[in-house]
Amino acid sequence: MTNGLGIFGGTFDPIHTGHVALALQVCRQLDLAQLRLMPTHLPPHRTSPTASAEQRAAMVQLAIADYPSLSLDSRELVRNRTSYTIDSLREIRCEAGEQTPLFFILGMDSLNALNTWREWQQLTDCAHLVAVARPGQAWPAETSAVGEWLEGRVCSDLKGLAQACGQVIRLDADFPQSATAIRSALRSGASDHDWLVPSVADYIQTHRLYPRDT
Ligand SMILES: Nc1ncnc2c1ncn2[C@@H]1O[C@H](COP(=O)(O)OP(=O)(O)OP(=O)(O)O)[C@@H](O)[C@H]1O
Ligand SMILES: O=C(O)c1ccc[n+]([C@@H]2O[C@H](COP(=O)([O-])O)[C@@H](O)[C@H]2O)c1
Repeated sequence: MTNGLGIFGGTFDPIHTGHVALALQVCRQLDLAQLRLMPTHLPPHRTSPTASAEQRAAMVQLAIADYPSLSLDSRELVRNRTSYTIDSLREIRCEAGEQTPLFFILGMDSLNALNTWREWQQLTDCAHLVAVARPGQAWPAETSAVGEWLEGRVCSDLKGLAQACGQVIRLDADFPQSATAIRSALRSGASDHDWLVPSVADYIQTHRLYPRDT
C-alpha cells in the first residue's frame, strides 16, 4: 500500500454505483489505502444541483458505508463560497504534508475542460491528476490548450511514480452510469434506478428528491 491519498470531487447529484466502482478501481490500481469523496457545494461551472449539499453528502455517506477505504470529505460544503478545486487541494496539501502523494480523480470530460478551471495549471503543484475515461472518451487533443500543457506531465509507469504531485495519469474504466440519466429517469416517474445503491434509492424516496415532472 502507498501512503497516498485519493480525492474524488464531484457534484454527486446523486452519487451512483459508477462513482463507487470508480473509486474502488482507483484505490486498487494506485494501491491507495484511503480515498475521499468530496462533494462540491457551489459549483463554479454548472447550475446549482437539485439536491442540497447536505442531501448529497448524506447520499455519499450511505453509498460508501460498506467500504472502509472510502470516506466523505465535507470541506467544500462548509465553505460558503464557490467551490474551486484549487482551494481544496491547497488545504489538503497543507494538512497532508509535502511528502504524501495526493491523487485528484476526475472524469475525462472534466480533463478536457480543465483549462476553464480556476488556476488550472497550478492543480498539479498540489496533487497528481487521475483522469478516468469512459468508453469512447478521448484524451485531450495535442493541439488543445490542455493537450499542450499535458506534454511532459503524463505518467505511464505507475510503479515508478515517486513524487507527491505533478503528474497526470490516465485510467480506463467501463462504467456507463450517469447522474443526469438517473435524474431524468426519476423525473419521468421511475421509482428506483439500477445505478443507485439501494440505501441511496431509499433516501431519495424518503426525501422526495428529483420529483416527477408535472
Ligand atoms: N461512469 C463514469 N465513468 C467515469 N467517470 C465518471 C463517471 N460518472 C462520473 N464520472 C466523473 O466523476 C466526476 C464526478 O461526477 P458527477 O458527480 O458530475 O457525476 P455525473 O454522473 O457525471 O453527473 P452529471 O450527469 O450530473 O454531470 C466527474 O469528473 C465525472 O466526469
Ligand atoms: O475549480 C474549478 O474551477 C472547477 C471547475 C469545474 C469543476 N470543478 C470540480 O470538478 C469536479 C467534478 O465536477 P462535476 O461537475 O463533473 O461533478 C468537482 O469537484 C468540481 O468542483 C472544479
